[in-house]
Amino acid sequence: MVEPLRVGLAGLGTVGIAVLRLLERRRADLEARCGRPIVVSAVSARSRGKDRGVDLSDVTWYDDPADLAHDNSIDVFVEVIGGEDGPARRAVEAAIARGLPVVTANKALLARHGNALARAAEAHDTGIGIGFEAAVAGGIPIVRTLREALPGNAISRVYGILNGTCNYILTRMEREGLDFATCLAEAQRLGYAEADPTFDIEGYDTAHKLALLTGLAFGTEVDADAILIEGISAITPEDIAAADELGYRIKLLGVASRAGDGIEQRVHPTMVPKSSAIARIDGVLNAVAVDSDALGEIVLVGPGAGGEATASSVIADLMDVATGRHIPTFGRPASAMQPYSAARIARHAGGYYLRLLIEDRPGALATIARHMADHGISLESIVQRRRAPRADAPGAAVPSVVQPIVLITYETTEEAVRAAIGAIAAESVVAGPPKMIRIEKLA
Ligand SMILES: NC(=O)C1=CN([C@@H]2O[C@H](COP(=O)(O)OP(=O)(O)OC[C@H]3O[C@@H](n4cnc5c(N)ncnc54)[C@H](OP(=O)(O)O)[C@@H]3O)[C@@H](O)[C@H]2O)C=CC1
Ligand SMILES: N[C@@H](CCO)C(=O)O
Repeated sequence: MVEPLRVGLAGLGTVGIAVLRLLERRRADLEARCGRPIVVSAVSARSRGKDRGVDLSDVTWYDDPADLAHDNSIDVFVEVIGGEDGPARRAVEAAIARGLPVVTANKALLARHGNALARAAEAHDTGIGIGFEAAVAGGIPIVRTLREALPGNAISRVYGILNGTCNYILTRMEREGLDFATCLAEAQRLGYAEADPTFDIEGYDTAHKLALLTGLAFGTEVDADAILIEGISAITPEDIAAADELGYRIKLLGVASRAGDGIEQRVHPTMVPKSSAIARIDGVLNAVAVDSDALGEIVLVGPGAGGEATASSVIADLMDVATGRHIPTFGRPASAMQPYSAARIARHAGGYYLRLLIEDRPGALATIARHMADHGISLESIVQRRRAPRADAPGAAVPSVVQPIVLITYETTEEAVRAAIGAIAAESVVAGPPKMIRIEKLA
């Protein structure tokens, strides 16, 4: 009789329940592929009494996921709880300390502690890495693509739409004119958002995933603290409309690239040309593009969030464990990862979108243009939008009028743009802080 692979499943929320259901639905084929049944034999979650719509009568229940990690009958520990510390970290550390293989969907945990956890896991005789396909871009198999399919390539850039919640919000705001809060509530209802959706909309979730992609792509230690992070909460319908008029769409991108003698990691709302592949990725879909010397650019597209999509990736990692495939966590031994060396973000070169409210009087536009020229910035286009009554001057004897101006720059540096914005913001003709969105050069 063939021994089954006994899974200890910590977390029975959106992802955990989907893992249970998918393992059941795909049971026969999975067994045929790996030569043994894969069964969930023990679980952990907070509320034992909660109706989860699945039969848990045959599995052992643990209130504490660390106790589950100590269960001698399990062969692999799956963590789908979430959070960079707390119960998820304690349980994963306990499983690794015992030499148990670990599969996790928890990018926050790995972005913060991935280097140490990988070293600890690989220090065992078995040298087993941590499976984390589900932690980056949901159902897209980008981790195994970088880890196993591309070692023949020197990678120069990896970038993409890495957060389903943000892409879903931006798509619906653009297509249906819905407000931000309505779209976010719907993403939460659909199970896409993190327990604390601030992680999604302020860019931290994308940053966690980008940090892992950087480690995989460049063989450097994971360093989430080195990432420039801006979220989408300040994006307005006016920005989306202006981008559309100028031939762009706004996407939250994570970008890691070689620059000078270091690596640049950025997460921010980005203007992407409508003609680019990435501009056509809508809703909860994610896309990850990899630029390399031998292959050129490849783009992987698929659902970036949601129970089933994520469970698909968890099961791919479980198959590795069931068949005894031992792959280091980041595609090379943890001890061989190079220290991360950050490129100076001030030297980042690219185009920029600026939106300003300026007073409608002679010389105002010339003042803006002068500051741009003073900082060596050439303008590709200037769009003067319709006049709007000035909101900050109620009751003025002669109401002043402000008008939105949108500028698109040719390639310049972050340093130059920030300095120009500082000088422009100090001018009395400018009402409110200028809005800046970076433009990514894409094929
Ligand atoms: N949802 C998605 O689309 C995706 C999620 N992920 C990641 O997967 C992980 C899980 O996400 P998701 O399923 O959405 O999260 P949920 O919030 O839906 O589920 C979390 C689960 O963890 C359990 N849990 C929380 N705290 C404890 C604790 N102290 N002890 C034991 N169990 C606990 C909860 O128990 P209870 O049910 O009793 O409250 C719940 O079952 C996260 O790391 C997330 O980032 C990755 C890709 C996609
Ligand atoms: N909250 C995440 C889940 C997938 O990692 C997202 O929206 O992409």
